[in-house]
This record gives sequence, C-alpha cells and structure tokens, in this order.
Amino acid sequence: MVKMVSSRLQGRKKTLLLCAFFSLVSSIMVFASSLYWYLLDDLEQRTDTAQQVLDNQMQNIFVELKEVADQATFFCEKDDVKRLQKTTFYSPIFKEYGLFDHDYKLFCSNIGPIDITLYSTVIERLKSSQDRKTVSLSQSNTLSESTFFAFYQREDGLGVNGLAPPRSFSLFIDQILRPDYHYLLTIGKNTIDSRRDAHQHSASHSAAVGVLAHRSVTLDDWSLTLKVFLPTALYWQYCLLLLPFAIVSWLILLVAFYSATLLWHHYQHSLHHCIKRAIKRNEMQVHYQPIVSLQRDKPHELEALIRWHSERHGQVSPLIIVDTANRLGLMEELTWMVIRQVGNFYRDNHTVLKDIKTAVNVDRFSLLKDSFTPMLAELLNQYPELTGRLGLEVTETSALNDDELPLMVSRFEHLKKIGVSLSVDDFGTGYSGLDFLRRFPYDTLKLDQVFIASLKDDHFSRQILTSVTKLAKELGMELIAEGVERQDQLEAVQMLGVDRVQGYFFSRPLPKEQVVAWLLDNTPANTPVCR
Ligand SMILES: Nc1nc2c(ncn2[C@@H]2O[C@H](COP(=O)(O)O[C@H]3[C@@H](O)[C@H](n4cnc5c(=O)[nH]c(N)nc54)O[C@@H]3COP(=O)(O)O)[C@@H](O)[C@H]2O)c(=O)[nH]1
Repeated sequence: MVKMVSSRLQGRKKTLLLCAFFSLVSSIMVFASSLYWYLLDDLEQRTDTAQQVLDNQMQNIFVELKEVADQATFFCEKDDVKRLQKTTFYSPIFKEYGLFDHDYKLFCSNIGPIDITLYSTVIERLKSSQDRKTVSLSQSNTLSESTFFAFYQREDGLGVNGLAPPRSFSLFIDQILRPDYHYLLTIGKNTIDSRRDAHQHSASHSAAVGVLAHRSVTLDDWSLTLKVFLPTALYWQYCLLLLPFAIVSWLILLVAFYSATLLWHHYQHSLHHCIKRAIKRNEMQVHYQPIVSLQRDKPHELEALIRWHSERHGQVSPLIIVDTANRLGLMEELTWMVIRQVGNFYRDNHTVLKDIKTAVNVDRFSLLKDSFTPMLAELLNQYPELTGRLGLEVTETSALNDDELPLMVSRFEHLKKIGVSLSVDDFGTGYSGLDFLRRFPYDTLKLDQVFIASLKDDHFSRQILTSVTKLAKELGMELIAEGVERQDQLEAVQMLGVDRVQGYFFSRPLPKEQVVAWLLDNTPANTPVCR
C-alpha cells in the first residue's frame, strides 16, 4: 500500500515536473516571440509615422523657402538683407538664409553680401531635380560643424538656401523614435546618427551594433533615407519589465498543462476509453455457453458471449461493454472481433466442433448497414470452417420502421444464402407480435428467460409460450428456451416442446478450453435429458 502511494506520488511529482518544464519552455517561447513581434510591429508603425512626419516637414520647409524666394531679388540691398533676417527670426527651423544666382553663387545672406559657390554635388542634384529642390548635410562656414541645407531655385535662376542645425531638423522624428529606437537619417551623401547626437558621418558606417531588427524607408522626392534600428537592449529591457507577467502566464500554463495531463490520464483510464481500446486491440475474450439439444440425434450448439477483465476496472459486464460499444459506434467492430475469435476457436478445435454450430449476438443496427454482409462474407472466406456453422442471434427486429423492414428481410435472405443461420433473440421482451414471426425467415426462436422463470407459476406466460411454440413449429423454426436454471424449469420447457435448452442448469458460459472439455463429456448420447 505504502509502495503504491509512494509510487503514485512519484508519478505525480514526475508529471508535475514535466508540466513545469513544458509550461516553462512554452511560456518562454510564447513570451519571447510575442515580445519580438510586438516590438517589430511597433518599429514598423513608428517608422511609418516618422516617414510621414519627415515628409510633412520637408513640404513645410520648401513652402517656407518658396515664400522667401518669391520675395527675393538678384541684389543684396539693405531691404533684401533685412527681409532675410526677419524670415530667419521667425523660422522654426532655419538659422540662416542665403540667396544664389544662375551660376549657383551665393551672393547674399541674412548677415549681408557674401561670395560662396555651392558644392558641385548640390548643383548637380538641383539641376537634375524636377522642381529644383534638394537638401544636403554638410559643413557650414557659419553654423555648427554639421549643417542641414535646403535649396530651392526659382525658374528665373534665383535660388534660396536655408541652413539649420541637424538637431532642429531631426527633432520631430526624435520625438517619435527615441529613446527606444535609434536611427540613421541619410540626407544626400551624409548621415545623421541619432546615437551620436547629430554627428555627421559616412552613410556606409553601420549602426547595427546590438541590433535585433531594422526598417528602412526612403523619401525619394527629397533624397532622404531613414533607417530605424530596434536595439537588442530594448528587447531585454522589456523582458525585465514584463517578467512578472511572464511568471504569471507561466503559472497559468502550468496549471493548464497539469489539468490537461490529469484529464488525459483520467480519460485514458476511463471505462469508455478502456473498452474502446480493448475492442480496437482485440483484447477481449469470448466464452461459450452450451445450448443443449433435447434430441439425441441433434448435436448441441454454443452461444458466443463476450467477456473482458480489465486491469483497472476488473471484470466488466457484457451489458456495459455492449452499451458502451453502442454509444461509441463500435458495435460492428465488436461483432467482427467475436466472429474472428470464434473462427480461430473452430480452426484450433476442428474435430470437436465439426458438427457444432455457434451463435453470435448481433444488433439490428449493424445488420442494417450496407457494409455488414460484404464484411461477413469476407470473414467467412477467411474462416471457411465457419461456413454452415455460424448463426446470428438478432435482438428483436420488431422496432423497425417501414423503410427498414424490407431491407432487413432482404438482408436475412442474403445471409441465409451464404450459409448463416438466424435466430430471434429474447423473443417476447419487445413489441413483437406473432405476426412478426411470419415476416422474417428465422431458423430459430429463443424464448426469453423472463418467461421461463415464471413459466411454472404464471398461467399467462404459459399461455403465451404455448401459442408462440405452436406458431414457431408451424413455421418450421427451432425453439430454444434460455435461462433454464432448475430441474422444474427444464421439465416445464420440455412439456412445452422446445428443441433446445440453454441455462445455468447445464452450464454457465465457459472459456474455450473448458467448453471443449464440456462438449467431449456431454455428447447428446450421454446427456440424460436427450430423448
Ligand atoms: N451484441 C452482443 N451482445 C452480447 C455479446 N456478448 C454478450 N452479449 C449480450 O450481453 C447481454 C449479457 O450477456 P451475458 O452476461 O453474457 O449473459 C448471457 C448469459 O450468461 C445469460 N444466461 C444464460 N443462461 C442463464 C441462466 O440460466 N440464468 C441467468 N440469469 N442468465 C443466463 O444470458 C445472457 C445470454 O443472453 P442472450 O444473448 O439473450 O442469449 C446479453 O443480452 C447478451 O446478448 C456480444 O458478443 N455481442
């Protein structure tokens, strides 16, 4: 007992450990991948927003430049300088404005007249751009080391450029992307790196140190490229932040896994499942109950009855097996299993069973199926020793509807043609009238044991059985009385004129070895009741 309990506990501990392991692995996987996908999605969304903001910002910049260009002249007089100074003062981005001419020479700025020629790369880009707009990131003589430039040229050749520190340009995208993500914003040939606080460096320089994923967008109209990086550190930061939730979800999964294992364990050991498995694996046995002939010249017969001892549930009643098989839709499989075992029984004991017929129980629903007769014919081919020796005991067929009745009659005729005899089981327990007997080509009629039990004392039972017996004889059917347990019952059914008797009075259902011994000891010739 102690051993059993401790082994159970051991088993439980093992299950719990396994569940803990699997739930931990699954929660880590679910947690890690969900966080990854969440951050990836966030990276995508924020990059899209940053792209839109950049686009808007560029549009605003050029609206501003265009306004300046509209008011500018090819001179650099006091008023022109003043106008540039005023615009610079009110500009949210630009810290300096300049004017250039057809030769791309800067001739005026908000500080006063100047004389600087634009970079050739800028000139090229301006010339090749459709609407004479471009931007660049390069050194400025007057602003910080790295400066953002925007250029716009009117159709008549007059151009305006605005200078801004990259910070004021990237401020808006900083608000969207930082501090979680870092980015490289390439303007023309140079790049702003958000981690270096707007230091200019070559675009080829990789920012992908400790990066989990990245996303790039290009604003073709402005020759801008934004590359946003998801740092691995951010991932770990979130991991730590969400750790309590991860632990809770692990515990939930642990409970779910453990309950599922218990349920599965319970199901595996449930009677239903065990019966199903035993039928599928052919693990049940068949016992045989003699059906004793009351005539010396006729051999005894046998009825095959299912028996099963389950390791977990002990001896299981055939009524439960049949009921469960019915619910699980396994009745046909049960019947085929019994017939196969009967076939093997005949194969192993062909001498003793040469003249013996064996009846197998079959329910009417299985019989009605189209697959039934072909499958039975196949089994008879596999076990030719059963031909002419196999009988089917069909539980009352009176509950059939108008469509099923003709189908069942044709089924019976077919079965008889392939050498299978038929008997009506438990006659009298259902709604069967005597008329029912006329419809079906039965060979044998089995009188139900409830009538036999009350035959001696119950006048009504005696009357019913007398008329049933008379009709069965007229129709050429054999009569079997089942459930005969005592001498007086035997005498009563003998008086009635039955052909065979089945019951504990002679023998209980026996395992195959014992029934062979019984048949050898009890031939009709040495059975005292046989006439
Ligand atoms: N479709 C299938 N049904 C089957 C199969 N095997 C059995 N069954 C049906 O289960 C019911 C119970 O069967 P079982 O417990 O085996 O009982 C049989 C006999 O043991 C019992 N019997 C026989 N003689 C006596 C007796 O003197 N007294 C007494 N109290 N019982 C006795 O009767 C049962 C046989 O009945 P029947 O089939 O009507 O001839 C039962 O309904 C079986 O049909 C199977 O493989 N398939």
